[in-house]
Parts: sequence; C-alpha cells; structure tokens
Amino acid sequence: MNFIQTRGIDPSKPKTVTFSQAILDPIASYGGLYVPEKLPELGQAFLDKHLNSSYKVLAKDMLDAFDIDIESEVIDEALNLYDKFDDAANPVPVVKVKENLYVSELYHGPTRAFKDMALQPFGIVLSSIAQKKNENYLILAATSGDTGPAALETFKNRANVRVACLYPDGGTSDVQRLQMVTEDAQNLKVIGINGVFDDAQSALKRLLASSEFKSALSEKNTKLSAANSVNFGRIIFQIIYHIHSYLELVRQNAIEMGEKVYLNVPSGNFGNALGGYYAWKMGLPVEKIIISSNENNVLTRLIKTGKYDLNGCDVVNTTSPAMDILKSSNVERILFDMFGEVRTKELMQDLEEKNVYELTADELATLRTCFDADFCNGDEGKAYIKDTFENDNYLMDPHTATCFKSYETCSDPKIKSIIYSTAEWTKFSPVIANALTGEVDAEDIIALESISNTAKLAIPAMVKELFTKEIVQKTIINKEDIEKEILDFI
Ligand SMILES: N[C@@H](CCOP(=O)(O)O)C(=O)O
Repeated sequence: MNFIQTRGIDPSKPKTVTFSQAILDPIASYGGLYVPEKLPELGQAFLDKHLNSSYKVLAKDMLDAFDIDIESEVIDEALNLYDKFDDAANPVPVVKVKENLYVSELYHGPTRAFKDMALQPFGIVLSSIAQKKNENYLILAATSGDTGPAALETFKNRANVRVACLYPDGGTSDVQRLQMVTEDAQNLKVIGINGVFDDAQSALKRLLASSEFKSALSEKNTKLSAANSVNFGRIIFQIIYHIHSYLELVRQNAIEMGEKVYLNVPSGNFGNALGGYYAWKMGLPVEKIIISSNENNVLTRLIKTGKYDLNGCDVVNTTSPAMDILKSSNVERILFDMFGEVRTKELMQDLEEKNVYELTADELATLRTCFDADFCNGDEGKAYIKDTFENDNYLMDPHTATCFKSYETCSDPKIKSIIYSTAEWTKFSPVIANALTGEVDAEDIIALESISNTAKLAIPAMVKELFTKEIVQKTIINKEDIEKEILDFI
C-alpha cells in the first residue's frame, strides 16, 4: 500500500510514498500528513474469522491487509511486545461497568497509558528499518504526559535511534513527569519547556518540516522522524484495538456480531479517535464516534458548530492534562478523508494564518454523521469518578471520566457504548484521591497509597519505584532554545 498527502503534492516530493518512507519522514507536502491511498476493506468475513483470535493474531492479519513494506519477522517481533502487558493473552481487557456501557482498558502496558499500544511495536519497527538502512535517526516526541514516557520506554537503548522528548514543565501529572525525568539512557534526552503542549508540538512540526534543521542533523549523520501520531506508524497500531474491543463484546455475548456500537474516545491529538474512524471505514459496525474533551474544548466546538477557532483561546491546565491541547493534529486526516486535499489545504492554511477555520453547513453535516462530542470539566469528572467507584465498583482516571458525561449527553442508552480508558488511575492519583475522599494530598505517593487502601488495588511496581529513582533529566528551557538544545544533544 502507498501513502498520499493531506494537503496535495509539492512537485519536489514524490506523489506517493511507501509505509516505511512515510514513517521515517512523517511530514508531507505543505506541512500536511500522510494517509493511506485506500483503506483495506476488511468486511464481515474478517470479523467472523477473528472472533476467537488472540490480539496478536488479529493485529498481524490487520497489518497484512495494509500490505506494508515491513518484513513479516519484524512485525512478529514488534507484536510480541504485547506479551509484556499485564495479561499476555489479552493485553486489552474490556470491562462491563453498567448496563450497555463497557470500558476498553488500553493502559496495561509498561507506562500505564494507551500510548504503549502503538509505541511498543512502533519502536521495533522504526529501529529495525533504521538498522537495515544503516542510518541513524533522531526521533522527536512532544508530549502532554503519555506519549513521552511511552516513546522513551520503547526506544530506550535501541540501536540507531535517539529520542528528544519535549514536555511542558508543570503541564503533566507528577507520575508522568517522573516517568520521563528518571529515564537514564545515553540515547534519550528529555527537555522540559516553559510553555504548553501546543508549543512543544508546534516546535516538533516546524523542525520536521525544516530543511535547515535536517541538514544540520545530516552533518551529524542523523535523519529525523517523530513518535507522535502525526506519524502514520502510530495510527496503524491504533486501529487494531477498536476491532479487538468490538470482538470482545461479541465474545462476551454483549452484542450480536454486526450490531452497531458507539466508540467513546477521550481526545486531545485525535489519534485514538482517528483509529476508530478508520476501523469503522474498514468495516467495523459503528453507530457514531463520541469525542470527549476537558475544558480545552476546541474539538467539541468544532463538532457542534463547524468552527475550529483558537482566537482568544489559551490552553488551561486541567485535571486531565494529557488532553490539554488546542491544536489537535489528526483532525486534518478526517478533513482530508471527508473533503479532499484542496479543501484540507485551505482549512489548515486558514488555521495557520487566521487561527480559525469554518466548515460549510454541508461539511458540518457530513462530519456530524460520524462524530458527536461533549466536554466535561474537572468537578464533573471527579463526580463521575466517585459515583462510578461507589455505585459500580469501577475506578477510572480523569480522562476516562470525561467520557461518562458525553455518554450521557450524546448517546442513545439502548445502544452499547465502548469507552476507551487511556490511562491507569496511578498516573493521576491526587485528582482521584480528592474525588473519592475529598483529601488534598501534597504528594502523589500519599494519594497512591490512599487509593490503594480504599479501592484494594496494588500500586504497580514500575509506578512505586519512580519515587525512589534518581532524577537524571534536568533540562528546562525556553521554547526559543529547543532547536539548539536538540542539536547539542546529537
Ligand atoms: N496526549 C498526548 C499528546 C501527544 O499525542 P500523540 O498521540 O500525537 O502522541 C500525550 O499524552 O502526550
């Protein structure tokens, strides 16, 4: 399968690229993104065939359907990393929480967030290509808290790759920060910036598109790629768990094969929701995708009104920091899929130049046939955490909690919903302890122990040990100094 570009083709670039080209150099013409030329049609036969397949067998067959230029042995090695998850036989448990409401737990990997679902295998794939080509890569990662730890974990000590990970200092939870600043490996650099996630992601996109930066790297015998969902190498692995979660509901006799369900996705950069949209287009029976946000509710406004408007908008720090994002990368891939390259280029240009774009009434109607959305503020989220724990005996993190509001406001309760849980409770313990008991803990470790006692849940060793590890990554800089800091590292 070849990959095409969301904003049309700059004549100096090839018309189409292979999968490995798209993941090694993920920014396309005019700052656009790569998308598959045509999605594979899996159809009912694929779902029937995999009703009783393991996650890895399902994943392998879905990746085969994309016909990507990665050797079968490399894909096998990459998928074997799911064996490290809590339950190798089922890395993504799907749990019934209420009548018609199921939670797909995507956080059972090494960094306790859904990013492991894609970044674990992606690390093997990218590093293998780099080794085979005998090239060195700098992998940029911009994070609001989950992508960073998962990218560092997957690339740690891997051959031919180095990682520069940018995070907003003060804009993540303490556990997320510790996961990054305690990572000790020669090939990893963690850089806190005085700014917000959007500053980190804008720098990443600018550097990925900068020929000057690329030639400065090439003097150091290094090429450039990225670990974020701008890279289709991330998205391809984020389609699989939507199909798996659906099949789990069939296996649990919660739905009949072919019955439509809602996919309810906490959303920041929109990679998770895009994976669900592609799965739907490939044949998954979906009623609608519900997009859940926090107070940074630009996606809700887009889907309700057709206007993506950043004027007068500043990112606010919330209790669900991984979604403290205003410039959401993957909406662009949806725009391309629905409205084509000319319109996508126009809309993205409006956003870059005027900080706003507006869909026509027809375009908004098209968008709304697939998506609905709502946002949930911190207090509402805490109320859902407490209520769901006390009444349904289910403990969830603040990102997952945002979905409980949109579940109520956007879905027909007679139709089953899958809510995607993107992070474990351990990553946001002060918010959760506060929701459960009203306590205000000065330190995460106290909140973790309190929740562990209340909910009778063990704190995983990899989280507990963060509090005694040495902090080795101490760099905090202004956003203007990012490029220099990275070049000094290489
Ligand atoms: N929410 C993310 C932000 C980056 O998203 P990505 O899917 O593009 O990697 C985070 O937690 O880092």
